[in-house]
Amino acid sequence: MTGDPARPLPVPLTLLTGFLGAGKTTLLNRLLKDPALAETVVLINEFGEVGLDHLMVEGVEENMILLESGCLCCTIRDDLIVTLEDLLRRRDNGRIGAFSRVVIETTGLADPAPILNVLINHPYLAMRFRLDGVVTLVDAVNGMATLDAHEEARRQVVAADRIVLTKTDLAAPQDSTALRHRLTALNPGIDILAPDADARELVGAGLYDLARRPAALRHWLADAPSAHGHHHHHGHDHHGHDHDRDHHAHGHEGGHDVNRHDAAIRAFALTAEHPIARTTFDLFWTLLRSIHGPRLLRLKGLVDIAEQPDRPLLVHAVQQILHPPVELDGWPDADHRSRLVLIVNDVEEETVQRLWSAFLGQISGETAAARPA
Ligand SMILES: Nc1nc2c(ncn2[C@@H]2O[C@H](COP(=O)(O)OP(=O)(O)OP(=O)(O)O)[C@@H](O)[C@H]2O)c(=O)[nH]1
Repeated sequence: MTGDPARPLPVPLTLLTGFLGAGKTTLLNRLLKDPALAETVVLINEFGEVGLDHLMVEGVEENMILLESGCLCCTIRDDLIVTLEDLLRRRDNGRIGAFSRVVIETTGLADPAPILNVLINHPYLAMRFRLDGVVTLVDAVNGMATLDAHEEARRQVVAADRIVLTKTDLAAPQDSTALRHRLTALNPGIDILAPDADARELVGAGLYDLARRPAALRHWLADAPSAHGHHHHHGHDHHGHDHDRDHHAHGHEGGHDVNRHDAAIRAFALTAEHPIARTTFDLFWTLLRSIHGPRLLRLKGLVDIAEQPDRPLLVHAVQQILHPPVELDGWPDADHRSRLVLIVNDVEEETVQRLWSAFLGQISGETAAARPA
């Protein structure tokens, strides 16, 4: 920690994680408006080919970098290493302005262990970046069921040095209390904060101290792919477009069991070239949820509503929560087509695509409705 120009001070880095739809982007948007986070570079990792998250983070276009989507075990790890190295190179030779902090928003399906392994153990990156916090968001409505069903969600909680409990406004108080107990059992002594906590409490509160985290985390880190070597046993194409399915085909190689999600969880997008009447969209949305229920882990999208072409509808659903749709003041980018991203557990994409086409009037409704499951 000297002023030696040959040894620049490490850049503080925060990992923002939490299961699908827990409220990461919402929190990030608030934090980025805070002066404490001025000059922040945001790295966003999205699951699935058609991401929308980067459109929903406001006002930092020039300082936002998308990490390649796909399976976390290796794609993101390698991509993260390259991205962070490149970021430093560009800063060191003046191609981008100074930045004082990096925030990585992971996908909701991320196992934090391989990412932490890079940040803590990579010989070069661990010197140039200083991990100052792992902030995990847990949604008070879905949290308990999510922790029961998803190992990744439990790992996110165990890895945290701060937890933010979101959506307590939608949950029964006794459910939030039970969830708090569960979180504390998984990660004893953890600070559980509200989503409106001060930015400084959430980011930049010190140095992430692995020794103070549950012992399980250190075991996972020891098992996670190494921070510097490339591992060869998967052999799938990191630049292809079908990582999740690819990984499914390969099974659980490598002895780490954290890629389980790939077996049944997948992401796909629905798009439409033409505007949709509001009632048609509402019917589709309702029917989709009634057919597939809890197997729809996450739905989000921008919809071009015929009656209001300049005011796209932003829609969100997270497992059992249907968030109220929001009319935006304008489109976030030049693409004005309707785009919905779905992350589903054990739902056939084709069934959903057919239903969508039926609602768009592209095939007969009867054909689609006859084969709902
Ligand atoms: N009522 C309520 N809604 C919230 C809260 N936090 C987030 N939301 C809503 O939850 C939905 C999902 O929020 P996001 O911020 O997109 O969640 P995310 O974790 O970034 O989602 P993924 O990136 O898909 O995993 C949105 O409709 C938010 O408005 C909260 O504390 N209370």
